Amino acid sequence: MTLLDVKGLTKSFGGLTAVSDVSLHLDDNELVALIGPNGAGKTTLFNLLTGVIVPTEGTVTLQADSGLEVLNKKKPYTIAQAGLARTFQNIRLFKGLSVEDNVLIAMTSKNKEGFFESIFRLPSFYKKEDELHQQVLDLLKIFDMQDDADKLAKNLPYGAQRRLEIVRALATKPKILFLDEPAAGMNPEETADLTRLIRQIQEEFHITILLIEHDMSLVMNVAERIYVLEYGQLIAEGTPEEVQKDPKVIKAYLGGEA
Ligand SMILES: Nc1ncnc2c1ncn2[C@@H]1O[C@H](COP(=O)(O)OP(=O)(O)OP(=O)(O)O)[C@@H](O)[C@H]1O
Repeated sequence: MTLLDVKGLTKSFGGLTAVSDVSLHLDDNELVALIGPNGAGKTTLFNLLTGVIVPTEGTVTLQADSGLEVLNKKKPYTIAQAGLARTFQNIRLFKGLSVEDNVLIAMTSKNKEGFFESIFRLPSFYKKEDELHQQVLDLLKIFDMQDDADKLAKNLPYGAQRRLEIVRALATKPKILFLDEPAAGMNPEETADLTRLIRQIQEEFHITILLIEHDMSLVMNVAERIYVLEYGQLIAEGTPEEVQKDPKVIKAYLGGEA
């Protein structure tokens, strides 16, 4: 079933069309990669899908529990509420907070209720606090980070900080997880760990993942389907095997003849 349907998405910055008439779909529980040379428009497309920027044209429709929900022109907060979570190219943790608090903030970001309970410190507040604490620890445990719960985010090694970003995005219980270059800056060992982690997320959470990544071994290892962008336009779509053989893709990456 199609979960996210994107039609004719376009974004112009002045004279530059960074994303041009892109149509794509993400199905239930699939792992899709978005690749393309530097400046192809991948991050702009992510920013459009998650409401960070507003499209010049086009529609983004989510199959929500309540029916079809049009997401373009909605605010990032509303889009996150609808079930789209993301990580960024550059780590954006609350570096001065503990690992547990980073996850807790994400977990509670969807709940507006509990305001009075927390202000007046009602017994139900403490009960909820205990439950949330346990939920955070359970989530950290899945990613082998339970022993890091009290550490400050900034004191984690680089690979673990990236992992925490993913855990934090998962804490919002998304339907779709967007990962923007999760392996950027990682050493080969950290990248191998990340590859395992991405597979594990799919198995445990049964969600859809869209991944931007330059590390081709990671992409070819985990993606079921790949979209290729060049100069803002989709030039290919298919399985890793199909895309690797596609003359347009080879030309885009190597600059050779199509
Ligand atoms: N806010 C902006 N204003 C003007 N131009 C922009 C803006 N954001 C992106 N661009 C331009 O849009 C094009 C696509 O950029 P984008 O960052 O989406 O590419 P990318 O595929 O993610 O690149 P990379 O792989 O290097 O991260 C680039 O030419 C970029 O300079």
